[in-house]
Amino acid sequence: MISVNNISFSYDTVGDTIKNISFTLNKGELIALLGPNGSGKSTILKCLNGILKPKTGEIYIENYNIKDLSYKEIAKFISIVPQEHSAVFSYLVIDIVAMGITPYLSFGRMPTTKDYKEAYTKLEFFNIQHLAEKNYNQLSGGEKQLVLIARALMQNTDYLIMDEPTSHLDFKNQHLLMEELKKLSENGKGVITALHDPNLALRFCDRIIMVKNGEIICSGDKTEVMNSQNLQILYDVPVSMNKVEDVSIIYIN
Ligand SMILES: Nc1ncnc2c1ncn2[C@@H]1O[C@H](COP(=O)(O)OP(=O)(O)OP(=O)(O)O)[C@@H](O)[C@H]1O
Repeated sequence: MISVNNISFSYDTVGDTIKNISFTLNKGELIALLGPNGSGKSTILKCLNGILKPKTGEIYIENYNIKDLSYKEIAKFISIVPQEHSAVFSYLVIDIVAMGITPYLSFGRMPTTKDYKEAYTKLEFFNIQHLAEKNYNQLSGGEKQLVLIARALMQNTDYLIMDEPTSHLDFKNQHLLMEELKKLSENGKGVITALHDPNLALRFCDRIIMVKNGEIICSGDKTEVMNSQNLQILYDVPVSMNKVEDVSIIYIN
């Protein structure tokens, strides 16, 4: 379990960017983090994988305080798909994906031929194997996103953190990715993902955390918290929820 206990963080001295954030992420569940632009979702996720250090509060991964773990140790528990990423050097796509196993390699060791085969199957899953030998920095936004997701799957950790992984993906790939995240959670992984589309959260996720102005305004099972009233408060717009052929659809009035 990852346990977030009352954390606050600030980028500067003027007020807290996130305040009193508490929740748990269990293996076997898929959580959606919903909230308006700038509400603090990425900041929460960056605290969760050790990139940012909370000003107050504690984060435990299993029974380890995150403060006591190195980046390499954290990477054995958690893989992350960031919102944006540019490789500083020009790596091939297949190398970027194979690098997913780096936390398991001893110093100076490189991924093996078997690892590269595995990396290739990850590309095949998203039907982007034709990109294997391309320079990562020359890919489209959506292609880059798929490559980073493939790398995270290659890392094969118990927990996955995704920051708006669907933002650059086409209609089909958004669905494919959400189905894969659901499958991963059903197979025992703990997944938390920031999302901008409440419909994807409603359809695929188990639990929802709503964040506004750096605070959790409500969280719980999707059947309890995904309603037009909460979404209206979250996004400051009139929201309706209706069933179309047995599927609930959320839309702005
Ligand atoms: N490196 C930084 N330095 C200073 N302020 C920052 C930094 N990164 C983010 N912020 C500010 O912190 C607040 C929360 O940003 P964050 O990226 O966590 O929001 P978000 O909910 O992920 O937004 P979005 O949905 O637009 O990606 C915003 O007001 C943002 O301007």
